Amino acid sequence: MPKFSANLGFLWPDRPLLDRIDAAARAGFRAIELHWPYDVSAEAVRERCGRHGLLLLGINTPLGRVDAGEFGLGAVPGREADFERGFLQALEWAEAAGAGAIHVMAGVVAPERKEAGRATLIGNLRKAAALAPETTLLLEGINQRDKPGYFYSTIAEKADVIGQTGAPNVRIMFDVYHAGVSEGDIFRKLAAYLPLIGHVQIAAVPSRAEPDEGEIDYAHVLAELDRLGYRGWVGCEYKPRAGTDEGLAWTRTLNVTL
Ligand SMILES: O=C(O)C(=O)[C@H](O)CO
Ligand SMILES: [Mg+2]
Repeated sequence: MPKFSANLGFLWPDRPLLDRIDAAARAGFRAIELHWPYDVSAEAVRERCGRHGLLLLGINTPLGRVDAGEFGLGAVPGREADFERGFLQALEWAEAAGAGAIHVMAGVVAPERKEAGRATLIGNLRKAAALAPETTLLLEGINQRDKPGYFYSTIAEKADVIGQTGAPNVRIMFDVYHAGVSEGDIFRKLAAYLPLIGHVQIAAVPSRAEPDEGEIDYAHVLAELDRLGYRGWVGCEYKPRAGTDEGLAWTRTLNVTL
């Protein structure tokens, strides 16, 4: 059975971040991952994780100008300097908090700028990977229904960018929810891209709720990850239908030990 981490961007949304860390530990998780924790001190997060013996896996790069529709800057032509500033902020926070991975958000790019966006992303990633050789940089596709215009939605596009970047510390964040909404054929893609996968995330399709409903049978997905020999973490990045603690009943349904 894979190891599970609590995504505290979505779980226990009713309380402040440090209390969410306590809740994750109480629920039995051994690791957590965050989205954009920048308004909380990295040292406080490190201390709270240490208190519970929790591993902090990763965070996301800053989004940029959210009011202008930005959702990351990695592939946005003309914003390279802002991307680098944001990446360095993420790296500094991650190192101070003890996180080993940074999800480099590609961002929203107009279709006619797609080629320029690809070159921008590859250039930005080469620099970022060299600046942070000890950190895993994760690339995630986001489905077009949730984020129209996001730079990529398929696993193949990320693998292609990783190949072009040529850095050993850039890996795929295989979010089964986004892959399910965007393209399906999950088992074949897990097998094909396994050597490039640095992290997996799960949520029901199409609801993005607990992974015990909808069109993806997560008992089979988790068994397949085992069968393939995946040794990384599986992030529980779902939006609880109601209370997060009650929602963890899915672990019993699926025979999962946190
Ligand atoms: O939305 C997701 O799936 C993520 O993993 C990002 O971290 C936030 O967009
Ligand atoms: Mg995700």
